[in-house]
Amino acid sequence: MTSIISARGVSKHFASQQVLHDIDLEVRSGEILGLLGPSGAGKSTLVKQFAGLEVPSSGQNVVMGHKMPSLHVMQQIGYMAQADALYSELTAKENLDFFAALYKLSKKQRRRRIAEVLAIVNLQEHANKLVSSYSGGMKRRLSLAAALLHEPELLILDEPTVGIDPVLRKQIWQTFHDLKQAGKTIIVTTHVMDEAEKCDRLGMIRDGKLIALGTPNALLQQTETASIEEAFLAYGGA
Ligand SMILES: Nc1ncnc2c1ncn2[C@@H]1O[C@H](COP(=O)(O)OP(=O)(O)OP(=O)(O)O)[C@@H](O)[C@H]1O
Repeated sequence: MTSIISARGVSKHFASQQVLHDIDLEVRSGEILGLLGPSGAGKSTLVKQFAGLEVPSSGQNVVMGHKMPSLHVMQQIGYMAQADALYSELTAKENLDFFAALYKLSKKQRRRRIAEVLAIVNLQEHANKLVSSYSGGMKRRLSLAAALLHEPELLILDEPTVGIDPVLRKQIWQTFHDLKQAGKTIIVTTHVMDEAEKCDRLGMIRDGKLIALGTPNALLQQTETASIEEAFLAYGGA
């Protein structure tokens, strides 16, 4: 399988703090890769680099054959940040219209895609409400919808299901699997163990280091543990 992302010797310092240590990682085209690790482990810093929003202090990230940051590649990525970047004084539909314009979708495409992504995240009935009236989970779903608008090949989702109830979380994971079936590649950061199990492969990150990488099953077998949580601990992810 071909790689869509190659991180090669990626390190990152913020002032004297080193938050990423020599990360080597290949993300395979068409997979759902989970990045699991505790708060502050460096997950967001790494995926921001993949999305072209941060640069490494040393090493490099090659995405779709281009060294990041590349504007051309960034247009083919759907990135959902950890903090929702939405306009609360606008409605959901107006927000999506704004992002669709940024992605330069034609008027016709815009109308079609906005309806489609609203359906995917199950917000059709709330499309004309102000985002200021939205719950945290609704805002997450709208952010996901915005990341899907331009039908990107690669989705980079930073804790996409935070604040979302289990029923809807299940639906959203179904959406991820549907997108995968359609050939998309998805990177998801999480610290929820049961989500980690739903990924094709899992990278475990602690203190800026990739301490393990493999299918959830392989990680369980290697550590002779019965849960991802125990496996994480066995790899030294205290
Ligand atoms: N722009 C920045 N300037 C300084 N320090 C930063 C910056 N961005 C991140 N950090 C630090 O880098 C470390 C890793 O942060 P990061 O957000 O990547 O972790 P994370 O694994 O995504 O955690 P969380 O799940 O809480 O977001 C933290 O100690 C954080 O304070």
